[in-house]
Amino acid sequence: MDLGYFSYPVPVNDPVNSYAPGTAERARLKAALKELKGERREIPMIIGGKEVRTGDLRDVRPPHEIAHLLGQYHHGGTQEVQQAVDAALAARESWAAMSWENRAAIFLKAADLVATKYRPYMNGTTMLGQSKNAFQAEIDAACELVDFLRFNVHFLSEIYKQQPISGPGMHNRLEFRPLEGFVLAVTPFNFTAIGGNLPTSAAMCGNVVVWKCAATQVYSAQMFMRILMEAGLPDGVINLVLADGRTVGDVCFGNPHFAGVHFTGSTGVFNGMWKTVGENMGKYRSYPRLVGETGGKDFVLAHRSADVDAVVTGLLRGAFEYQGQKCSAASRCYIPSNMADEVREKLVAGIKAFKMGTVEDFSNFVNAVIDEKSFDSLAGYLDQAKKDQDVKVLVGGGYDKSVGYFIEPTVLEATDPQYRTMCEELFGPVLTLHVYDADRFDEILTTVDTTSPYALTGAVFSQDRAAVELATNRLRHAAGNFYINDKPTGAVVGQQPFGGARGSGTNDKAGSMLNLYRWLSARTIKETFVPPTDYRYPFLSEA
Ligand SMILES: NC(=O)c1ccc[n+]([C@@H]2O[C@H](COP(=O)([O-])OP(=O)(O)OC[C@H]3O[C@@H](n4cnc5c(N)ncnc54)[C@H](O)[C@@H]3O)[C@@H](O)[C@H]2O)c1
Ligand SMILES: N[C@@H](CCC=O)C(=O)O
Repeated sequence: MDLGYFSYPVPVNDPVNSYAPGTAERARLKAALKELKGERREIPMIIGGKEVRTGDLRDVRPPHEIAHLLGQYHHGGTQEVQQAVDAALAARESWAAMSWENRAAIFLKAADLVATKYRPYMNGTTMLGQSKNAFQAEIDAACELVDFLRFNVHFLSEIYKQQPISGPGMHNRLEFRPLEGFVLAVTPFNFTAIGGNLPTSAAMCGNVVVWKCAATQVYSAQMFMRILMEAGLPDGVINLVLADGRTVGDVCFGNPHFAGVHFTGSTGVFNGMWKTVGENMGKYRSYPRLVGETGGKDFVLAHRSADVDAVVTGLLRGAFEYQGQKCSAASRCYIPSNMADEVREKLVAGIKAFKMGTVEDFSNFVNAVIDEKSFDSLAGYLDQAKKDQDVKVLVGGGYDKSVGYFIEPTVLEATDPQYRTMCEELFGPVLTLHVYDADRFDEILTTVDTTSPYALTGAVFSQDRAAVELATNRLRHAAGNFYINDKPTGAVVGQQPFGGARGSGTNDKAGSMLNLYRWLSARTIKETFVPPTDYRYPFLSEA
């Protein structure tokens, strides 16, 4: 029953805590890390609001300290995924019927729980499970997650207000219905906030969801799932399954009630999903919504007029924060010949000053990469680079997995701008630099635009306005998030809606209204107050 039009003010971004020595937040976070390390958490799936255990236990270990066991999760199979689909469909009607005010209150409460009571635990599980330092965890598992929840409530309220005009004698309206079926959310390891956003943005719109998180993000995902339940999310609205991607795909994409997938991860996996759904067309009740934010090969392009210190800082942070495991991370850079020596020297000095190690030592800027598969792949690229003629290791190049999956922050210099590490997504702390003739800016713009199949993020550094304008125009389709004199990472919800096109995804801009439209199916209703009772046009009666 609606007894008023309720409004939601524009939220402000959740403030970032500093965790500086002596602060209360630092003490709380350290205590949470100690508590989490002292327990062995048993992690069930959550299906239909119930804890589901299979006894098929998989270890959860910090990537930077693989000898330590944080806990074990129950791995599911076809039966549990099917159970999750059934639980979602059973919850569908009552969830879609709940008023917006009450749906919104659940997500706003979850945001407050993350921002306050559970902040150290969302950060702590992210730090330990995904090897993120305190600052990187804070901007992800606390601030960005809170922002997604609060801003999406605001955006959806704005969408609900968008109504058509009505001519005389009628009332026209738009209902923003949820999709007819269930949504599958498949989430990546690298951002706890993305893990939280993909299922909740669809659920907020009145949809029911099967959520499959990455095996390497289970530890923080279960923490958020518990928070959603404490916030009052009804049973079955979001069902967390801990199963292989293929098993989840086979069950969900084969179901006639499959209504859409909200995916973030690699381009190859999303392409596979699209193909499977295509092959299944005819099976589904509606055309499924396919939303996928995928890989990147993000660039930094310096113009001859750029401020060298700004370029170097943009590279140090943009390429190496969270070990380069951001889809937005700078991984190829184009440096003009007039400043190449100075950039090399400052970049190498900056990297040599990084400290690498565990997340519990807050002075470490760099931690471990996510798992052995990623470690081995990165080590392979580094070994190859050491052998190749037209590439030089400027700094780093080492690796060691005896204690954790540590890859040294590395800068390669390639004379060939098409060298493989200038084109392929590596997803680790490896930056490749190419020096171009400072007088040939126009040519390098073409190279930047055509080198990789991706178009996610990119940055241009220049103090010359004409060069900024030229780059902005020529690189229009090379990046969905384009930065001028800033690093290409760190988009903030409500400020820089995030996503890219080409091989980087469907560009449905997470953290914006555009994304929410994908989880809604509008119904137009026209009501005529005094319907006509004679079919004849007035001129017919003249005859
Ligand atoms: N564009 C963006 O907004 C964005 C954001 C974060 C990460 N990413 C991308 O994600 C990748 C890194 O994350 P990742 O390693 O977790 O990606 P991934 O593609 O390996 O895994 C993503 C999710 O898909 C699941 N999955 C894997 N194979 C599957 C299959 N055959 N069927 C169904 N599901 C399957 C995984 O278990 C995981 O939950 C990088 O390519 C990065 O660029 C993109
Ligand atoms: N939104 C994040 C990237 C998410 C992908 O990994 C950023 O802008 O750095």
